[in-house]
Amino acid sequence: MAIGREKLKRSKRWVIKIGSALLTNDGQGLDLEAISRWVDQIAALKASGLEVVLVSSGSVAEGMTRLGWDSRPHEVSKLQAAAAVGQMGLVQAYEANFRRHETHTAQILLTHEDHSNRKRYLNAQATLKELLALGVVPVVNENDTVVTKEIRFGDNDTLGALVANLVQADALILLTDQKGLFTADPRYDPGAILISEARAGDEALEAMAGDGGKLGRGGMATKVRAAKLAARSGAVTVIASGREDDVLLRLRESEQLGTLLVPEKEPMVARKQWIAGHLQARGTLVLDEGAVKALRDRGKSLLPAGVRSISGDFSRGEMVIISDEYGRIVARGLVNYGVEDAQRIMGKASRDIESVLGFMGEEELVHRDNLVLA
Ligand SMILES: Nc1ncnc2c1ncn2[C@@H]1O[C@H](COP(=O)(O)OP(=O)(O)O)[C@@H](O)[C@H]1O
Ligand SMILES: N[C@@H](CCC(=O)OP(=O)(O)O)C(=O)O
Repeated sequence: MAIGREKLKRSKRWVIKIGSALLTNDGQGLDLEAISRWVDQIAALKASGLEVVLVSSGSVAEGMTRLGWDSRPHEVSKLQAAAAVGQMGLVQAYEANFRRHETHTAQILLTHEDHSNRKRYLNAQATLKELLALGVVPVVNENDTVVTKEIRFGDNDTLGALVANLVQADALILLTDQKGLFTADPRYDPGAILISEARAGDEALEAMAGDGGKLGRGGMATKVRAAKLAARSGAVTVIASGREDDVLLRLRESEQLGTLLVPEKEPMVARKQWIAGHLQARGTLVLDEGAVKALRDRGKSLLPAGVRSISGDFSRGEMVIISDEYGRIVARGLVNYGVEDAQRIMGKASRDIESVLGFMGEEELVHRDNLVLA
């Protein structure tokens, strides 16, 4: 299975998640020196052509320090307040460090619901992809002001996996305070052995993975589950120690560090099933011959110009069937416009979208990344 590690060298897009256990000096605010080292590595990765989305915890820990609290509060509203205060310090630290590399950062606060709501999903996806295209490093955290469940469990691993699905990352890198997943929690079992490679979703892993420390609380259990979620869109997951020198650069060179969790299915197959499993199709777009060829033979997105007729009742973000003029299914995909807008721009050039609708959304009716050929 060395192929999995080899893929890290060739991959184009990573989601890197840095956990609470690692970001803080024993709960005393943020470890600014460590942040500066990770940022240097990410800048080097970017320079080598890799796109990176950063998912960073640490807002609660930093907020606690700023507010002068020594122990993690139990009341959810206090946790939320600490997260809101600490998030300022967190983004400040990343912004200042990336500025040394003349790289812009962007703050993105998401909730799990943003991933299950179709419209918000596409909105978040469009923003993240635009930021990546602009060379910006998005810094993502949970929007703790508007959720309670996630902050109680302190789990950004799931968020990392959902973001990996959202941007169709090749890899999800979970940096934590242990060298990887061990056969048992090494805090309690000194004889535990590091697992170098396994299959994401292997149930045996769940039995080995325990919960986390006093700050980061999801532990390995949420990391193992995150790997399974990331595998849905074909991403490999690596669990590794953020304290290891040049860990990110060495992973990029396919060095055998940490635990690699490989999807059971090939990325294309996994992605296909993942998109197809999203929802029931709500409508049909019938294409002209040129558009069918563009999709099938040239790997293009579907533009409004190539659509001849539309049926069904769908909203932005829902699944539609894409067929040729003889009713043969060509593809399935998540549509960028609701049925009324889609009907108005059908057959038109993308440059006319704004004058027809009064606003400019995406130029594609269905983006290639959200489309699977039949
Ligand atoms: N099988 C295991 N292998 C390694 N670490 C484990 C295992 N089971 C539980 N853990 C614990 O998980 C912790 C990391 O999770 P957590 O504290 O949530 O970190 P983070 O904030 O980085 O997400 C480790 O400090 C470790 O004690
Ligand atoms: N969103 C919060 C809690 C997230 C959290 O701690 O997650 P994790 O790093 O997975 O243990 C924070 O940034 O502190």
